[in-house]
Amino acid sequence: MNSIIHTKRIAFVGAGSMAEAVLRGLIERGITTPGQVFASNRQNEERLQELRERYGVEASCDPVVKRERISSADIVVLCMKPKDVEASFDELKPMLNGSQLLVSVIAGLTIRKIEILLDTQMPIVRTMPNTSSTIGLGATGMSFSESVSEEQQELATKMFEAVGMVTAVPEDYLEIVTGLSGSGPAYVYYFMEALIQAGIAGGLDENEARRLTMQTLLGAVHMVERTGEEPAELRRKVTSPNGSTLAALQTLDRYKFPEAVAAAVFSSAKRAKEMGAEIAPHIR
Ligand SMILES: NC(=O)C1=CN([C@@H]2O[C@H](COP(=O)(O)OP(=O)(O)OC[C@H]3O[C@@H](n4cnc5c(N)ncnc54)[C@H](OP(=O)(O)O)[C@@H]3O)[C@@H](O)[C@H]2O)C=CC1
Ligand SMILES: O=C(O)[C@@H]1CCC=N1
Repeated sequence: MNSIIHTKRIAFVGAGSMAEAVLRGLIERGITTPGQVFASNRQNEERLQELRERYGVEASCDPVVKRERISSADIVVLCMKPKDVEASFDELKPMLNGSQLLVSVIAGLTIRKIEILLDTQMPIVRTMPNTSSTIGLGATGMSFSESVSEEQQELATKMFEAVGMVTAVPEDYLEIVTGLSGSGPAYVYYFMEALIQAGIAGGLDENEARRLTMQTLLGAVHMVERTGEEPAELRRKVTSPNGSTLAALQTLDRYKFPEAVAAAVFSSAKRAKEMGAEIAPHIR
């Protein structure tokens, strides 16, 4: 068990997919115990029951319990949607203090805005994780407010390394991280859906098409990892002169595949910035 984290009490504010991804990763990898974790939401008791049953954590939306658990937590993780930030922060403000570490996973919300909205100079770690944290294979970009100490940087890094890889970036780059790896799993699933559908359209049964698709992606990712070769070089090795792969790649180019992917990444980044700007728009 990791010595820096295992004594810390962690309170999640927001109990949706991202909170579950991180808390599940932390618990299943033995980085923290269920007893150290508290999860809360606005009102969805059924969802809290689900988290209690699945992970053995304490979970409540009772205002008195919330106040007690959040104000006594060492790490408070903000996991609500951007649209719910303002209402949630109003409730949260009196529960926070300078000895806690605040971690945000909220897309687009800047450290400066968090400081202004919560009227605090407490240490803040702004992150952009992804849902693969659920199985310990997340990719998280992270930036720190000026008041985050080296020890707290290490703590936050360890927390997210427990659920995957972490890269620290200047805050301005967190939007592009959102476009690449935050939203990225969705593009990969979309690509998988398209491959499966193409296989089915070509006559394969769904299960076969699904298994072939999964193994193809898994194999390709491991090839990049294990051979250390660039994706472009590995692509060339699949592509025989005048062969079937070349025909396929030319078709993808006709549909402007690389441009489409780049445009998707930048659209996500742009939208993340907009979502941040839409939160308390009077603050610039
Ligand atoms: N999903 C993803 O892949 C990623 C998401 N993110 C970020 O994570 C954040 C959460 O996203 P996600 O988990 O998908 O969202 P979900 O909709 O799954 O969960 C949002 C949670 O916030 C809770 N909530 C809403 N209002 C309040 C409030 N006032 N006080 C306490 N809790 C509240 C909701 O509770 P209730 O149900 O009771 O309303 C719900 O549990 C977003 O800001 C998103 O930008 C970042 C990286 C990746
Ligand atoms: O779609 C969203 O807004 C969030 C941020 C990154 C992934 N999901």
